[in-house]
Amino acid sequence: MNLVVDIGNTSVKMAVFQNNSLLHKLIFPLSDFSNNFQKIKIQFPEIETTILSSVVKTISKEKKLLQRDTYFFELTQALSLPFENKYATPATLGKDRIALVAAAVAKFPKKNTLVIDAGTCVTFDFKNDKEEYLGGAISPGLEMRFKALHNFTANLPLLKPGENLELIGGSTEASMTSGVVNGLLLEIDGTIASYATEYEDLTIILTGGDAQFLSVRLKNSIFANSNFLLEGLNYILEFNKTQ
Ligand SMILES: Nc1ncnc2c1ncn2[C@@H]1O[C@H](COP(=O)(O)OP(=O)(O)O)[C@@H](O)[C@H]1O
Ligand SMILES: CC(C)(COP(=O)(O)O)[C@@H](O)C(=O)NCCC(=O)O
Repeated sequence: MNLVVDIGNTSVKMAVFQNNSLLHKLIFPLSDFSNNFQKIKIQFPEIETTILSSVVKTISKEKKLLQRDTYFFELTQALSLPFENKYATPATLGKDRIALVAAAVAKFPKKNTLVIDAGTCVTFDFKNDKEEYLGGAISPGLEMRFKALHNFTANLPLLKPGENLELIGGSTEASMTSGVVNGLLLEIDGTIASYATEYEDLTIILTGGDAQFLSVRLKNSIFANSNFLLEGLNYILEFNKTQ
């Protein structure tokens, strides 16, 4: 059994895989890491191997826990990857983005694939039909956009995305929601359209904490898979175990 751990800027995702099937998944803040790790170990004593992907800086405590109790892999450039990385600055490429591209290779081999991860940030990652990773884009996430409007102005409240979405916002709240939510939807639809003009037969996948909220509101009908990154991590783990 494998334990895969994705530490993002908002939350930790932890999942147990057996024979490439996801058996169990937890999402929690980094401060609850130790509790959740102990719980999952008790529930799944068969866990032998762990892989960790992190995009946050201070995780030495969490790493020690995983290293102490399991055969431990950390996603770094030293691991073998199932694609050719053409990013000009591979050393600074987010580990989460590496896992997303690995998932794209596993699920859509030899297909031009655009992965959109709507988490703390919205990332776009593209791999072509030759399994080359070319890069993509990094943009503020949904919550970050609302926080930015509040934090960098004197008068704007802190909002969360709600059900009501107008094009012509008729109040402060509706105007902010229109700007943030419609703005992000248009950005995603527009980015997809730009990739689609350059790459025929484009496969698109949407994942991350805001994937469900966005997918039902997008013009493009995109398959949303909230486990895509975890599946990519498990694929990298299996790929490296057998090397
Ligand atoms: N219950 C929730 N708690 C925190 N964030 C949430 C929740 N529901 C939706 N979100 C959204 O999900 C985003 C975080 O997504 P996630 O994929 O966990 O990010 P990351 O991988 O960067 O940690 C937040 O920025 C927020 O917009
Ligand atoms: C862009 C990110 C902050 C996204 O993090 P997330 O929203 O998933 O928490 C992360 O992938 C990162 O720190 N990247 C480093 C820069 C790069 O990928 O080029």
